[in-house]
Amino acid sequence: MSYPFLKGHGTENDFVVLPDPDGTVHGDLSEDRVRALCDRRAGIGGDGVLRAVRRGEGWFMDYRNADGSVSEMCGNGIRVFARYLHEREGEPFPMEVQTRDGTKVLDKQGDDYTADMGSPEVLGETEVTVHGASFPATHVSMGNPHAVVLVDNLAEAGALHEPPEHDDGVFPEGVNVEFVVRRGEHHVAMRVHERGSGETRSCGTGACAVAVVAALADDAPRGTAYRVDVPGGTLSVVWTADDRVLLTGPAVLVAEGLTDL
Ligand SMILES: N[C@@H](CCC[C@H](N)C(=O)O)C(=O)O
Repeated sequence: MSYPFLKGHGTENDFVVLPDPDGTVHGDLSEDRVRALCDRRAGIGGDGVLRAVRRGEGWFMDYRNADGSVSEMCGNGIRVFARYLHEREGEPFPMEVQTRDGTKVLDKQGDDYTADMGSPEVLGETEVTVHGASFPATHVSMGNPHAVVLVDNLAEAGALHEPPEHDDGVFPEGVNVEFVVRRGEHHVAMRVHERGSGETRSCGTGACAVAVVAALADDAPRGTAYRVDVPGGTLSVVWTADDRVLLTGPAVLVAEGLTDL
């Protein structure tokens, strides 16, 4: 049995989109099927899957990591999801998308898409360890868990083939880890090891967590725009006076077809 799919990315954080309006096609989306779809050699390839399910008057983004695990939110994925809904399902902007982290509002200006990611939670200091070296980190929740590590050089983290070690008491469900350097005023660059997907070219929720930590360290006024460079491009993050984090960046659809995976 073949099913429609699309392939897209946001700053090269890439996804398989599975249209499933009435929830019957992929209602049984198993971890094995997600892994098969995301496999870069035997499948379509992706850092995750975005299943599009109608819910009430709107749409639910059922996000899965490449290893089949579920996450609450995906900041790059939700922009790709919004573009898919606009171009293929006729949804107008601004639009609401339901996620496991509540309803998010998305808008479009030119080629850029902005997601209102809601309020960040800064939950204290912790530590992560890579290749035997420990780094102080700030625990930030953007609906999903992040550990933000400020470093002098992005190479300090070395190869990120394995998940950084973390405190299971702080992150019982695992954690996304961002390594960040300063590039200039309100300008940072990051690498990320994503829970469930490994090192990726970008992470939208990670960029938000990083901008929040940088803004706190800088004592920057709310509303300051941070440029966050990722290996796959550039994102912009604004933490507003009313405690919303606005994530802006591209969303690209590159292919569509049928799969029997
Ligand atoms: N790439 C995403 C985050 C995807 C979920 C993450 N790996 C997790 O498990 O929380 C983004 O752009 O935010």
